[in-house]
Amino acid sequence: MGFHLCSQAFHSTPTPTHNQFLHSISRGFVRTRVSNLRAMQQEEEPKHLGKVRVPHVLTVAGSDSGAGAGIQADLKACSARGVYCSTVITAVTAQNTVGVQGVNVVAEDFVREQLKSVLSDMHPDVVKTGMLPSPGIIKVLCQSLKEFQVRVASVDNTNFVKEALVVDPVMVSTSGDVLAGPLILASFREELLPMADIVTPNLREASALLDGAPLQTVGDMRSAAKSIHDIGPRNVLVKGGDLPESSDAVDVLFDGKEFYEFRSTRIITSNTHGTGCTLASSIAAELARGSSVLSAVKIAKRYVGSALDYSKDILIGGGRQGPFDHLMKLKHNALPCMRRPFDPSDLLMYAVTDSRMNKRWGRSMSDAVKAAIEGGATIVQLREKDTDTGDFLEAAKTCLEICRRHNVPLLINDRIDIALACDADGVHIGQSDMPARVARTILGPDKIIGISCKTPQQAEKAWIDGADYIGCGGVYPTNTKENNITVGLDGLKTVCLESKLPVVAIGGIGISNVRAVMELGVPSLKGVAVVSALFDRECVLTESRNLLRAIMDSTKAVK
Ligand SMILES: Nc1ncnc2c1ncn2[C@@H]1O[C@H](COP(=O)(O)OP(=O)(O)O)[C@@H](O)[C@H]1O
Ligand SMILES: Cc1ncc(COP(=O)(O)O)c(N)n1
Repeated sequence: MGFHLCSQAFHSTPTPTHNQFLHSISRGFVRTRVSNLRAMQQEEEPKHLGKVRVPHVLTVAGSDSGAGAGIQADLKACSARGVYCSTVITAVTAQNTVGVQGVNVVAEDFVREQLKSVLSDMHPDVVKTGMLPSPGIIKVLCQSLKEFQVRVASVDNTNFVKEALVVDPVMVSTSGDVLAGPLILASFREELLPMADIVTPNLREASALLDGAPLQTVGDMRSAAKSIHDIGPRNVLVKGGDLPESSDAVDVLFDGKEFYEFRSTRIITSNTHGTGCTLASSIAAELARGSSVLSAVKIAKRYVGSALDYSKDILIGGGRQGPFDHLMKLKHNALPCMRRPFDPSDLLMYAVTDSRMNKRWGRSMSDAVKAAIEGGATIVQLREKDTDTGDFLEAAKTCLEICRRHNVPLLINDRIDIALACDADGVHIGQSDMPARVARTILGPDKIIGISCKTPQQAEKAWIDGADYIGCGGVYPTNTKENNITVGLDGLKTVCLESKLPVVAIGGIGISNVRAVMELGVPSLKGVAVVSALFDRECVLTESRNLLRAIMDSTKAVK
Protein backbone atom coordinates (compact mmCIF):
# COMPACT_ATOMS: atom_id res chain seq x y z
CA MET A 1 0.00 0.00 0.00
CA GLY A 2 2.79 2.35 1.01
CA PHE A 3 4.34 1.61 -2.34
CA HIS A 4 1.21 2.87 -4.12
CA LEU A 5 1.25 6.16 -2.25
CA CYS A 6 4.94 6.67 -2.92
CA SER A 7 4.48 6.24 -6.64
CA GLN A 8 3.19 9.81 -6.88
CA ALA A 9 6.57 11.09 -5.79
CA PHE A 10 8.55 9.80 -8.77
CA HIS A 11 10.41 12.38 -10.78
CA SER A 12 9.08 13.41 -14.10
CA THR A 13 10.36 12.24 -17.46
CA PRO A 14 14.13 12.70 -17.66
CA THR A 15 15.42 15.51 -19.82
CA PRO A 16 17.03 14.50 -23.10
CA THR A 17 20.37 15.71 -21.73
CA HIS A 18 20.19 13.32 -18.85
CA ASN A 19 19.23 10.48 -21.18
CA GLN A 20 22.03 11.38 -23.54
CA PHE A 21 24.54 11.53 -20.73
CA LEU A 22 23.59 8.07 -19.55
CA HIS A 23 23.99 6.72 -23.03
CA SER A 24 27.30 8.41 -23.48
CA ILE A 25 28.89 6.54 -20.63
CA SER A 26 27.22 3.25 -21.43
CA ARG A 27 29.89 0.84 -22.56
CA GLY A 28 27.44 -0.63 -25.01
CA PHE A 29 26.79 2.56 -26.91
CA VAL A 30 30.17 3.40 -28.28
CA ARG A 31 28.61 4.84 -31.41
CA THR A 32 28.33 8.25 -29.77
CA ARG A 33 30.32 11.00 -31.52
CA VAL A 34 33.43 11.94 -29.57
CA SER A 35 32.63 15.65 -29.73
CA ASN A 36 29.19 15.02 -28.24
CA LEU A 37 30.70 12.86 -25.58
CA ARG A 38 33.12 15.62 -24.52
CA ALA A 39 30.36 18.21 -24.41
CA MET A 40 28.32 15.96 -22.21
CA GLN A 41 31.17 15.04 -19.93
CA GLN A 42 31.36 18.71 -19.01
CA GLU A 43 27.73 18.58 -17.92
CA GLU A 44 28.36 15.46 -15.89
CA GLU A 45 26.70 15.30 -12.51
CA PRO A 46 29.32 14.70 -9.78
CA LYS A 47 27.48 11.62 -8.44
CA HIS A 48 28.06 9.83 -11.76
CA LEU A 49 31.76 10.59 -11.90
CA GLY A 50 33.93 7.51 -12.13
CA LYS A 51 30.93 5.18 -12.39
CA VAL A 52 30.53 2.67 -15.19
CA ARG A 53 27.07 2.21 -16.56
CA VAL A 54 26.11 -1.41 -17.05
CA PRO A 55 24.12 -2.35 -20.19
CA HIS A 56 20.53 -2.85 -19.09
CA VAL A 57 17.57 -4.81 -20.42
CA LEU A 58 14.06 -4.42 -19.03
CA THR A 59 11.99 -7.54 -19.49
CA VAL A 60 8.20 -7.26 -19.44
CA ALA A 61 7.04 -10.86 -19.15
CA GLY A 62 5.39 -13.58 -17.08
CA SER A 63 6.88 -15.42 -14.13
CA ASP A 64 7.46 -19.16 -14.56
CA SER A 65 7.48 -20.95 -11.19
CA GLY A 66 9.54 -23.75 -12.75
CA ALA A 67 12.09 -21.06 -13.70
CA GLY A 68 12.86 -22.46 -17.15
CA ALA A 69 11.15 -19.72 -19.16
CA GLY A 70 9.64 -16.27 -18.68
CA ILE A 71 11.12 -13.67 -16.35
CA GLN A 72 13.38 -16.25 -14.75
CA ALA A 73 14.93 -17.26 -18.10
CA ASP A 74 15.40 -13.60 -19.00
CA LEU A 75 17.17 -12.85 -15.72
CA LYS A 76 19.47 -15.83 -16.08
CA ALA A 77 20.24 -15.19 -19.75
CA CYS A 78 21.04 -11.51 -19.18
CA SER A 79 23.19 -12.35 -16.15
CA ALA A 80 25.04 -14.99 -18.16
CA ARG A 81 25.67 -12.39 -20.86
CA GLY A 82 26.88 -9.78 -18.36
CA VAL A 83 23.88 -7.48 -18.74
CA TYR A 84 21.67 -6.05 -15.98
CA CYS A 85 18.03 -7.10 -16.16
CA SER A 86 15.10 -5.33 -14.52
CA THR A 87 11.71 -7.01 -14.52
CA VAL A 88 8.07 -6.02 -14.94
CA ILE A 89 5.80 -8.99 -14.29
CA THR A 90 2.63 -9.29 -16.33
CA ALA A 91 1.39 -12.65 -15.05
CA VAL A 92 2.34 -15.22 -12.48
CA THR A 93 2.14 -18.75 -13.81
CA ALA A 94 2.05 -21.98 -11.86
CA GLN A 95 4.24 -24.02 -14.18
CA ASN A 96 6.67 -26.91 -14.11
CA THR A 97 8.29 -29.38 -16.49
CA VAL A 98 4.92 -31.04 -17.08
CA GLY A 99 2.98 -27.96 -18.15
CA VAL A 100 1.14 -24.86 -17.00
CA GLN A 101 -1.23 -25.49 -14.10
CA GLY A 102 -2.46 -21.93 -13.62
CA VAL A 103 -2.13 -18.33 -14.77
CA ASN A 104 -2.75 -15.29 -12.60
CA VAL A 105 -2.75 -12.12 -14.69
CA VAL A 106 -1.38 -9.03 -12.93
CA ALA A 107 -3.81 -6.07 -12.84
CA GLU A 108 -3.17 -3.55 -15.61
CA ASP A 109 -2.70 -0.70 -13.14
CA PHE A 110 -0.04 -2.62 -11.33
CA VAL A 111 1.77 -3.44 -14.56
CA ARG A 112 1.68 0.31 -15.26
CA GLU A 113 3.09 0.99 -11.81
CA GLN A 114 5.96 -1.45 -12.25
CA LEU A 115 6.77 0.11 -15.63
CA LYS A 116 6.77 3.55 -14.09
CA SER A 117 9.09 2.46 -11.29
CA VAL A 118 11.68 1.12 -13.70
CA LEU A 119 11.37 3.56 -16.60
CA SER A 120 11.30 6.71 -14.49
CA ASP A 121 14.52 5.82 -12.74
CA MET A 122 16.66 3.28 -14.51
CA HIS A 123 16.61 4.03 -18.25
CA PRO A 124 17.09 0.55 -19.72
CA ASP A 125 18.88 0.37 -23.05
CA VAL A 126 16.55 -2.28 -24.41
CA VAL A 127 13.02 -3.37 -23.55
CA LYS A 128 12.20 -7.01 -24.19
CA THR A 129 8.68 -8.36 -23.99
CA GLY A 130 7.54 -11.92 -23.36
CA MET A 131 4.13 -13.06 -22.13
CA LEU A 132 1.65 -10.17 -22.53
CA PRO A 133 -1.57 -11.93 -21.54
CA SER A 134 -4.21 -9.30 -22.42
CA PRO A 135 -4.85 -6.48 -24.89
CA GLY A 136 -5.13 -4.15 -21.86
CA ILE A 137 -1.58 -4.98 -20.75
CA ILE A 138 -0.25 -4.40 -24.27
CA LYS A 139 -1.96 -1.02 -24.27
CA VAL A 140 -0.45 -0.11 -20.89
CA LEU A 141 2.98 -1.12 -22.14
CA CYS A 142 2.74 0.91 -25.34
CA GLN A 143 1.48 3.94 -23.41
CA SER A 144 4.31 3.68 -20.87
CA LEU A 145 6.97 3.31 -23.56
CA LYS A 146 5.65 6.50 -25.13
CA GLU A 147 5.17 8.33 -21.83
CA PHE A 148 8.75 7.65 -20.74
CA GLN A 149 10.06 8.39 -24.21
CA VAL A 150 11.71 5.02 -24.43
CA ARG A 151 11.82 5.39 -28.17
CA VAL A 152 12.12 9.13 -28.69
CA ALA A 153 15.82 9.58 -29.37
CA SER A 154 16.72 8.86 -32.95
CA VAL A 155 20.03 8.07 -34.58
CA ASP A 156 19.55 10.80 -37.14
CA ASN A 157 19.11 13.90 -35.05
CA THR A 158 21.15 13.17 -31.93
CA ASN A 159 23.74 10.59 -32.96
CA PHE A 160 22.47 8.29 -30.22
CA VAL A 161 21.23 4.86 -30.94
CA LYS A 162 17.62 4.71 -29.92
CA GLU A 163 16.50 2.24 -27.30
CA ALA A 164 15.57 -1.03 -28.86
CA LEU A 165 12.35 -2.96 -28.42
CA VAL A 166 12.54 -6.74 -28.74
CA VAL A 167 9.16 -8.48 -28.90
CA ASP A 168 8.84 -12.21 -28.30
CA PRO A 169 5.16 -12.75 -29.12
CA VAL A 170 4.62 -15.52 -26.55
CA MET A 171 1.28 -17.25 -27.01
CA VAL A 172 1.59 -20.96 -26.27
CA SER A 173 4.11 -22.73 -24.01
CA THR A 174 6.27 -25.62 -25.24
CA SER A 175 3.90 -27.88 -23.32
CA GLY A 176 1.02 -26.65 -25.51
CA ASP A 177 -0.70 -24.54 -22.84
CA VAL A 178 -2.16 -21.19 -23.85
CA LEU A 179 -0.37 -18.24 -22.21
CA ALA A 180 -1.96 -15.46 -24.25
CA GLY A 181 -5.06 -16.09 -26.35
CA PRO A 182 -5.95 -14.88 -29.86
CA LEU A 183 -7.48 -11.71 -28.39
CA ILE A 184 -4.00 -10.20 -28.18
CA LEU A 185 -3.30 -10.66 -31.90
CA ALA A 186 -4.99 -7.42 -32.93
CA SER A 187 -3.07 -5.45 -30.28
CA PHE A 188 0.18 -7.04 -31.41
CA ARG A 189 -0.50 -6.15 -35.03
CA GLU A 190 -1.82 -2.67 -34.45
CA GLU A 191 0.13 -1.39 -31.45
CA LEU A 192 3.26 -3.28 -30.41
CA LEU A 193 4.79 -4.77 -33.56
CA PRO A 194 4.98 -1.45 -35.41
CA MET A 195 7.15 -0.17 -32.55
CA ALA A 196 9.44 -3.21 -32.46
CA ASP A 197 13.02 -3.34 -33.67
CA ILE A 198 12.80 -7.09 -33.81
CA VAL A 199 10.02 -9.60 -33.29
CA THR A 200 10.86 -13.26 -32.70
CA PRO A 201 7.88 -15.57 -33.33
CA ASN A 202 8.22 -19.34 -33.32
CA LEU A 203 6.44 -21.28 -36.04
CA ARG A 204 3.12 -21.39 -34.24
CA GLU A 205 3.22 -17.71 -33.30
CA ALA A 206 4.22 -16.67 -36.83
CA SER A 207 1.32 -18.69 -38.16
CA ALA A 208 -1.11 -17.11 -35.65
CA LEU A 209 0.06 -13.60 -36.61
CA LEU A 210 -0.69 -14.51 -40.22
CA ASP A 211 -4.18 -15.90 -39.61
CA GLY A 212 -3.14 -19.51 -39.48
CA ALA A 213 -0.90 -19.84 -42.54
CA PRO A 214 0.82 -23.27 -42.28
CA LEU A 215 4.62 -23.19 -41.81
CA GLN A 216 6.38 -26.42 -42.76
CA THR A 217 9.58 -25.45 -44.54
CA VAL A 218 12.37 -22.89 -44.47
CA GLY A 219 10.73 -21.40 -47.58
CA ASP A 220 7.49 -20.95 -45.58
CA MET A 221 9.50 -19.30 -42.81
CA ARG A 222 10.94 -16.81 -45.27
CA SER A 223 7.51 -15.88 -46.63
CA ALA A 224 6.17 -15.56 -43.08
CA ALA A 225 9.07 -13.31 -42.07
CA LYS A 226 8.32 -11.05 -45.03
CA SER A 227 4.58 -10.90 -44.31
CA ILE A 228 5.16 -10.15 -40.61
CA HIS A 229 7.63 -7.45 -41.62
CA ASP A 230 4.78 -5.78 -43.50
CA ILE A 231 2.98 -5.36 -40.15
CA GLY A 232 5.67 -2.90 -39.10
CA PRO A 233 8.61 -4.31 -37.07
CA ARG A 234 12.06 -3.42 -38.42
CA ASN A 235 13.33 -7.01 -38.25
CA VAL A 236 11.59 -10.36 -38.05
CA LEU A 237 13.23 -13.54 -36.78
CA VAL A 238 11.11 -16.63 -37.39
CA LYS A 239 12.46 -19.39 -35.11
CA GLY A 240 12.51 -22.91 -36.42
CA GLY A 241 13.05 -24.89 -33.23
CA ASP A 242 9.87 -26.81 -34.04
CA LEU A 243 10.46 -27.23 -37.77
CA PRO A 244 9.46 -30.80 -38.60
CA GLU A 245 12.11 -33.23 -39.83
CA SER A 246 14.96 -30.77 -39.69
CA SER A 247 18.34 -32.00 -38.49
CA ASP A 248 19.40 -28.37 -38.04
CA ALA A 249 17.77 -25.73 -35.85
CA VAL A 250 17.12 -23.06 -38.49
CA ASP A 251 16.00 -19.49 -37.82
CA VAL A 252 15.22 -16.96 -40.56
CA LEU A 253 15.85 -13.22 -40.16
CA PHE A 254 14.36 -10.65 -42.51
CA ASP A 255 15.44 -7.02 -42.15
CA GLY A 256 13.21 -5.60 -44.87
CA LYS A 257 15.82 -6.14 -47.56
CA GLU A 258 17.75 -9.34 -47.01
CA PHE A 259 17.03 -12.77 -45.60
CA TYR A 260 19.58 -14.39 -43.30
CA GLU A 261 19.43 -18.06 -42.34
CA PHE A 262 20.96 -19.05 -39.01
CA ARG A 263 21.62 -22.74 -38.77
CA SER A 264 22.95 -24.78 -35.89
CA THR A 265 23.05 -28.47 -35.18
CA ARG A 266 19.84 -29.57 -33.50
CA ILE A 267 20.72 -30.70 -29.98
CA ILE A 268 18.94 -33.89 -29.03
CA THR A 269 17.49 -33.12 -25.64
CA SER A 270 14.16 -32.66 -23.94
CA ASN A 271 15.55 -29.71 -21.95
CA THR A 272 14.24 -27.06 -24.34
CA HIS A 273 11.78 -25.25 -22.09
CA GLY A 274 12.54 -21.55 -22.30
CA THR A 275 14.64 -21.51 -25.48
CA GLY A 276 12.45 -18.84 -27.08
CA CYS A 277 12.51 -16.51 -24.06
CA THR A 278 16.23 -17.04 -23.71
CA LEU A 279 16.92 -16.31 -27.37
CA ALA A 280 14.93 -13.07 -27.24
CA SER A 281 16.47 -11.89 -23.98
CA SER A 282 19.96 -12.66 -25.15
CA ILE A 283 19.30 -10.76 -28.39
CA ALA A 284 18.17 -7.90 -26.14
CA ALA A 285 21.32 -8.28 -24.04
CA GLU A 286 23.58 -8.10 -27.10
CA LEU A 287 21.72 -5.04 -28.40
CA ALA A 288 22.16 -3.43 -24.98
CA ARG A 289 25.89 -4.12 -25.27
CA GLY A 290 25.95 -2.28 -28.57
CA SER A 291 25.69 -5.04 -31.20
CA SER A 292 23.84 -4.63 -34.47
CA VAL A 293 20.68 -6.71 -34.86
CA LEU A 294 22.46 -9.13 -37.16
CA SER A 295 25.31 -9.83 -34.80
CA ALA A 296 22.99 -9.84 -31.77
CA VAL A 297 20.97 -12.65 -33.37
CA LYS A 298 24.12 -14.52 -34.36
CA ILE A 299 25.61 -14.39 -30.85
CA ALA A 300 22.31 -15.11 -29.10
CA LYS A 301 21.68 -18.18 -31.24
CA ARG A 302 25.18 -19.43 -30.54
CA TYR A 303 24.61 -18.89 -26.82
CA VAL A 304 21.30 -20.82 -26.83
CA GLY A 305 22.89 -23.65 -28.82
CA SER A 306 25.82 -24.01 -26.41
CA ALA A 307 23.60 -23.74 -23.33
CA LEU A 308 21.36 -26.49 -24.75
CA ASP A 309 24.37 -28.64 -25.52
CA TYR A 310 25.80 -28.21 -22.03
CA SER A 311 22.40 -28.98 -20.50
CA LYS A 312 21.33 -31.93 -22.59
CA ASP A 313 21.85 -34.44 -19.81
CA ILE A 314 20.64 -32.50 -16.77
CA LEU A 315 17.60 -33.81 -14.97
CA ILE A 316 15.22 -31.36 -13.31
CA GLY A 317 11.59 -32.36 -12.84
CA GLY A 318 9.69 -35.35 -14.14
CA GLY A 319 7.93 -33.77 -17.11
CA ARG A 320 8.65 -33.79 -20.83
CA GLN A 321 10.20 -30.32 -21.11
CA GLY A 322 13.06 -29.68 -18.74
CA PRO A 323 14.76 -26.32 -18.29
CA PHE A 324 18.28 -25.76 -19.51
CA ASP A 325 21.33 -24.32 -17.85
CA HIS A 326 21.69 -20.63 -18.72
CA LEU A 327 24.73 -20.17 -16.58
CA MET A 328 26.59 -22.96 -18.30
CA LYS A 329 30.23 -22.24 -17.96
CA LEU A 330 32.63 -24.91 -18.91
CA LYS A 331 31.00 -28.28 -19.01
CA HIS A 332 32.91 -29.48 -15.97
CA ASN A 333 32.25 -26.33 -13.98
CA ALA A 334 28.57 -26.46 -14.84
CA LEU A 335 28.09 -29.78 -13.14
CA PRO A 336 30.38 -29.75 -10.10
CA CYS A 337 27.70 -31.57 -8.13
CA MET A 338 28.23 -34.62 -10.37
CA ARG A 339 31.87 -35.02 -9.30
CA ARG A 340 33.08 -36.10 -5.94
CA PRO A 341 35.43 -33.49 -4.48
CA PHE A 342 39.17 -34.10 -4.26
CA ASP A 343 40.10 -36.33 -1.34
CA PRO A 344 43.75 -36.26 -0.16
CA SER A 345 43.65 -40.05 0.21
CA ASP A 346 43.43 -40.13 -3.62
CA LEU A 347 47.18 -39.45 -3.55
CA LEU A 348 47.97 -42.90 -2.09
CA MET A 349 49.24 -44.48 -5.30
CA TYR A 350 49.67 -41.81 -7.90
CA ALA A 351 50.50 -43.06 -11.42
CA VAL A 352 52.32 -40.62 -13.73
CA THR A 353 52.56 -41.63 -17.40
CA ASP A 354 55.54 -41.25 -19.71
CA SER A 355 54.99 -41.67 -23.45
CA ARG A 356 58.58 -42.76 -24.16
CA MET A 357 58.35 -45.64 -21.69
CA ASN A 358 55.01 -46.83 -23.02
CA LYS A 359 56.31 -46.66 -26.59
CA ARG A 360 59.32 -48.69 -25.57
CA TRP A 361 57.03 -51.41 -24.24
CA GLY A 362 54.71 -51.14 -27.24
CA ARG A 363 51.54 -50.07 -25.43
CA SER A 364 49.26 -47.07 -25.74
CA MET A 365 48.86 -44.43 -23.05
CA SER A 366 45.30 -45.59 -22.39
CA ASP A 367 46.26 -49.28 -22.09
CA ALA A 368 48.95 -48.31 -19.63
CA VAL A 369 46.54 -46.17 -17.61
CA LYS A 370 43.91 -48.92 -17.58
CA ALA A 371 46.39 -51.46 -16.26
CA ALA A 372 47.68 -49.08 -13.59
CA ILE A 373 44.14 -48.38 -12.36
CA GLU A 374 43.16 -52.05 -12.40
CA GLY A 375 46.22 -52.74 -10.30
CA GLY A 376 45.16 -50.11 -7.76
CA ALA A 377 46.34 -46.63 -8.85
CA THR A 378 44.24 -44.08 -6.97
CA ILE A 379 44.95 -41.05 -9.18
CA VAL A 380 46.50 -40.67 -12.65
CA GLN A 381 48.54 -37.87 -14.20
CA LEU A 382 49.24 -37.74 -17.93
CA ARG A 383 52.75 -36.33 -18.32
CA GLU A 384 53.43 -36.30 -22.04
CA LYS A 385 56.28 -33.98 -22.89
CA ASP A 386 56.74 -34.98 -26.51
CA THR A 387 53.27 -35.88 -27.77
CA ASP A 388 51.55 -33.70 -30.40
CA THR A 389 48.63 -31.69 -29.06
CA GLY A 390 45.97 -33.41 -31.21
CA ASP A 391 47.19 -36.89 -30.29
CA PHE A 392 47.54 -35.91 -26.65
CA LEU A 393 43.95 -34.66 -26.54
CA GLU A 394 42.55 -37.82 -28.12
CA ALA A 395 44.55 -40.04 -25.77
CA ALA A 396 43.52 -37.89 -22.79
CA LYS A 397 39.83 -38.30 -23.69
CA THR A 398 40.21 -42.07 -23.82
CA CYS A 399 42.10 -42.10 -20.50
CA LEU A 400 39.42 -39.92 -18.95
CA GLU A 401 36.70 -42.40 -19.88
CA ILE A 402 38.69 -45.17 -18.19
CA CYS A 403 39.33 -43.02 -15.10
CA ARG A 404 35.66 -41.99 -14.82
CA ARG A 405 34.57 -45.64 -15.03
CA HIS A 406 36.82 -46.41 -12.06
CA ASN A 407 36.11 -43.18 -10.17
CA VAL A 408 39.80 -42.27 -10.29
CA PRO A 409 40.72 -38.58 -10.85
CA LEU A 410 42.70 -37.73 -13.99
CA LEU A 411 45.15 -34.82 -13.98
CA ILE A 412 47.13 -33.37 -16.88
CA ASN A 413 50.73 -32.28 -16.42
CA ASP A 414 51.34 -28.66 -17.35
CA ARG A 415 48.79 -28.44 -20.22
CA ILE A 416 45.83 -26.47 -18.92
CA ASP A 417 44.46 -26.30 -22.47
CA ILE A 418 44.33 -30.09 -22.71
CA ALA A 419 42.77 -30.35 -19.24
CA LEU A 420 40.03 -27.93 -20.26
CA ALA A 421 39.50 -29.45 -23.68
CA CYS A 422 38.99 -32.97 -22.35
CA ASP A 423 37.35 -31.91 -19.07
CA ALA A 424 39.97 -33.62 -16.91
CA ASP A 425 39.71 -33.37 -13.12
CA GLY A 426 42.66 -31.03 -12.86
CA VAL A 427 46.29 -30.29 -13.58
CA HIS A 428 49.71 -30.75 -12.07
CA ILE A 429 52.06 -27.84 -12.64
CA GLY A 430 55.73 -27.16 -11.95
CA GLN A 431 57.38 -24.07 -10.48
CA SER A 432 58.17 -22.68 -13.94
CA ASP A 433 54.81 -23.51 -15.57
CA MET A 434 51.68 -21.34 -15.52
CA PRO A 435 51.51 -19.64 -12.08
CA ALA A 436 49.07 -21.52 -9.86
CA ARG A 437 47.04 -18.41 -9.13
CA VAL A 438 46.46 -17.87 -12.86
CA ALA A 439 45.75 -21.58 -13.36
CA ARG A 440 43.09 -21.37 -10.64
CA THR A 441 41.45 -18.41 -12.35
CA ILE A 442 41.35 -20.26 -15.65
CA LEU A 443 40.20 -23.59 -14.24
CA GLY A 444 37.61 -22.32 -11.78
CA PRO A 445 37.01 -23.36 -8.20
CA ASP A 446 36.40 -27.08 -8.65
CA LYS A 447 39.40 -28.40 -10.55
CA ILE A 448 42.25 -30.09 -8.74
CA ILE A 449 45.58 -28.26 -8.91
CA GLY A 450 48.81 -29.87 -7.75
CA ILE A 451 52.18 -28.10 -7.66
CA SER A 452 55.74 -29.45 -7.54
CA CYS A 453 57.58 -28.05 -4.50
CA LYS A 454 61.02 -28.64 -3.07
CA THR A 455 60.99 -26.21 -0.15
CA PRO A 456 58.66 -25.17 2.68
CA GLN A 457 58.51 -21.67 1.10
CA GLN A 458 57.21 -23.11 -2.16
CA ALA A 459 54.73 -25.23 -0.21
CA GLU A 460 53.47 -22.14 1.60
CA LYS A 461 53.05 -20.28 -1.68
CA ALA A 462 51.19 -23.23 -3.21
CA TRP A 463 48.74 -23.07 -0.32
CA ILE A 464 48.26 -19.31 -0.71
CA ASP A 465 47.82 -19.63 -4.48
CA GLY A 466 44.95 -22.08 -4.14
CA ALA A 467 46.55 -25.48 -4.89
CA ASP A 468 44.97 -28.69 -3.60
CA TYR A 469 48.11 -30.74 -3.00
CA ILE A 470 51.85 -30.56 -3.55
CA GLY A 471 54.21 -33.06 -5.12
CA CYS A 472 57.55 -33.08 -3.29
CA GLY A 473 60.76 -34.40 -4.79
CA GLY A 474 62.80 -35.75 -6.34
CA VAL A 475 63.18 -37.89 -3.29
CA TYR A 476 65.65 -40.20 -5.06
CA PRO A 477 67.62 -39.63 -8.27
CA THR A 478 65.69 -40.52 -11.42
CA ASN A 479 66.21 -40.36 -15.15
CA THR A 480 62.62 -39.28 -15.97
CA LYS A 481 63.55 -35.68 -15.22
CA GLU A 482 66.82 -34.09 -16.30
CA ASN A 483 68.81 -31.84 -13.93
CA ASN A 484 66.39 -32.48 -11.13
CA ILE A 485 67.85 -31.70 -7.72
CA THR A 486 66.95 -34.40 -5.21
CA VAL A 487 65.67 -33.40 -1.79
CA GLY A 488 66.12 -36.82 -0.18
CA LEU A 489 64.03 -38.18 2.66
CA ASP A 490 65.11 -35.31 4.93
CA GLY A 491 64.03 -32.65 2.45
CA LEU A 492 60.73 -34.45 1.97
CA LYS A 493 60.16 -34.63 5.70
CA THR A 494 60.94 -30.90 6.17
CA VAL A 495 58.44 -29.93 3.47
CA CYS A 496 55.79 -32.32 4.81
CA LEU A 497 56.12 -30.92 8.33
CA GLU A 498 55.59 -27.37 7.09
CA SER A 499 53.00 -27.99 4.37
CA LYS A 500 49.41 -27.01 4.96
CA LEU A 501 48.50 -29.06 1.88
CA PRO A 502 48.56 -32.83 1.49
CA VAL A 503 51.84 -34.08 0.00
CA VAL A 504 52.65 -36.82 -2.47
CA ALA A 505 56.30 -37.88 -2.67
CA ILE A 506 57.85 -38.26 -6.12
CA GLY A 507 61.18 -39.13 -7.72
CA GLY A 508 62.77 -42.54 -8.10
CA ILE A 509 60.23 -44.27 -5.85
CA GLY A 510 59.45 -47.95 -6.45
CA ILE A 511 58.85 -51.23 -4.70
CA SER A 512 62.37 -51.23 -3.16
CA ASN A 513 62.18 -47.89 -1.39
CA VAL A 514 58.49 -47.10 -0.96
CA ARG A 515 58.50 -48.42 2.58
CA ALA A 516 61.27 -45.96 3.63
CA VAL A 517 59.23 -43.08 2.22
CA MET A 518 55.90 -44.01 3.76
CA GLU A 519 57.49 -44.86 7.08
CA LEU A 520 58.45 -41.21 7.52
CA GLY A 521 55.02 -41.22 9.12
CA VAL A 522 54.32 -37.49 8.69
CA PRO A 523 50.54 -36.92 8.62
CA SER A 524 50.56 -34.63 5.55
CA LEU A 525 52.35 -37.30 3.47
CA LYS A 526 49.48 -39.09 1.73
CA GLY A 527 51.17 -41.28 -0.84
CA VAL A 528 53.77 -41.80 -3.52
CA ALA A 529 53.84 -40.85 -7.20
CA VAL A 530 55.49 -43.35 -9.51
CA VAL A 531 56.58 -43.27 -13.14
CA SER A 532 59.19 -45.88 -14.12
CA ALA A 533 58.27 -48.29 -11.34
CA LEU A 534 54.95 -48.80 -13.14
CA PHE A 535 55.40 -47.82 -16.75
CA ASP A 536 59.00 -48.85 -17.48
CA ARG A 537 58.12 -52.45 -16.71
CA GLU A 538 56.77 -55.29 -18.78
CA CYS A 539 53.50 -55.73 -16.87
CA VAL A 540 51.97 -52.53 -15.50
CA LEU A 541 49.13 -54.44 -13.82
CA THR A 542 51.44 -56.68 -11.79
CA GLU A 543 53.75 -53.82 -10.82
CA SER A 544 50.91 -51.67 -9.69
CA ARG A 545 49.33 -54.48 -7.63
CA ASN A 546 52.65 -55.18 -5.92
CA LEU A 547 53.35 -51.54 -5.28
CA LEU A 548 49.92 -50.96 -3.75
CA ARG A 549 50.47 -53.91 -1.43
CA ALA A 550 53.83 -52.47 -0.34
CA ILE A 551 52.29 -49.04 0.27
CA MET A 552 49.44 -50.53 2.29
CA ASP A 553 51.87 -52.63 4.37
CA SER A 554 54.04 -49.64 5.14
CA THR A 555 51.10 -47.44 6.12
CA LYS A 556 49.86 -50.22 8.43
CA ALA A 557 53.32 -50.46 9.96
CA VAL A 558 53.31 -46.69 10.65
CA LYS A 559 49.95 -46.88 12.44
N1 LIG B 1 17.01 -28.80 -30.08
C1 LIG B 1 17.56 -27.63 -30.42
N2 LIG B 1 18.87 -27.56 -30.73
C2 LIG B 1 19.44 -26.37 -31.07
N3 LIG B 1 18.76 -25.22 -31.10
C3 LIG B 1 17.45 -25.23 -30.81
C4 LIG B 1 16.77 -26.42 -30.44
N4 LIG B 1 15.48 -26.13 -30.19
C5 LIG B 1 15.36 -24.79 -30.37
N5 LIG B 1 16.53 -24.25 -30.77
C6 LIG B 1 16.82 -22.85 -31.03
O1 LIG B 1 16.34 -22.13 -29.89
C7 LIG B 1 15.80 -20.89 -30.29
C8 LIG B 1 14.34 -20.82 -29.85
O2 LIG B 1 13.54 -21.46 -30.82
P1 LIG B 1 12.17 -22.19 -30.55
O3 LIG B 1 12.41 -23.36 -29.65
O4 LIG B 1 11.57 -22.47 -31.88
O5 LIG B 1 11.38 -21.07 -29.76
P2 LIG B 1 10.17 -21.20 -28.72
O6 LIG B 1 10.78 -21.63 -27.40
O7 LIG B 1 9.63 -19.82 -28.70
O8 LIG B 1 9.24 -22.24 -29.28
C9 LIG B 1 15.98 -20.84 -31.79
O9 LIG B 1 17.19 -20.18 -32.07
C10 LIG B 1 16.06 -22.29 -32.21
O10 LIG B 1 16.74 -22.46 -33.42
C1 LIG C 1 5.86 -17.22 -18.15
C2 LIG C 1 6.20 -17.88 -19.43
N1 LIG C 1 6.64 -17.13 -20.47
C3 LIG C 1 6.98 -17.73 -21.63
C4 LIG C 1 6.88 -19.09 -21.80
C5 LIG C 1 7.23 -19.74 -23.12
O1 LIG C 1 8.33 -20.60 -23.02
P1 LIG C 1 8.29 -22.06 -23.69
O2 LIG C 1 7.81 -21.86 -25.10
O3 LIG C 1 9.68 -22.56 -23.67
O4 LIG C 1 7.34 -22.89 -22.87
C6 LIG C 1 6.41 -19.84 -20.71
N2 LIG C 1 6.28 -21.17 -20.79
N3 LIG C 1 6.09 -19.21 -19.53
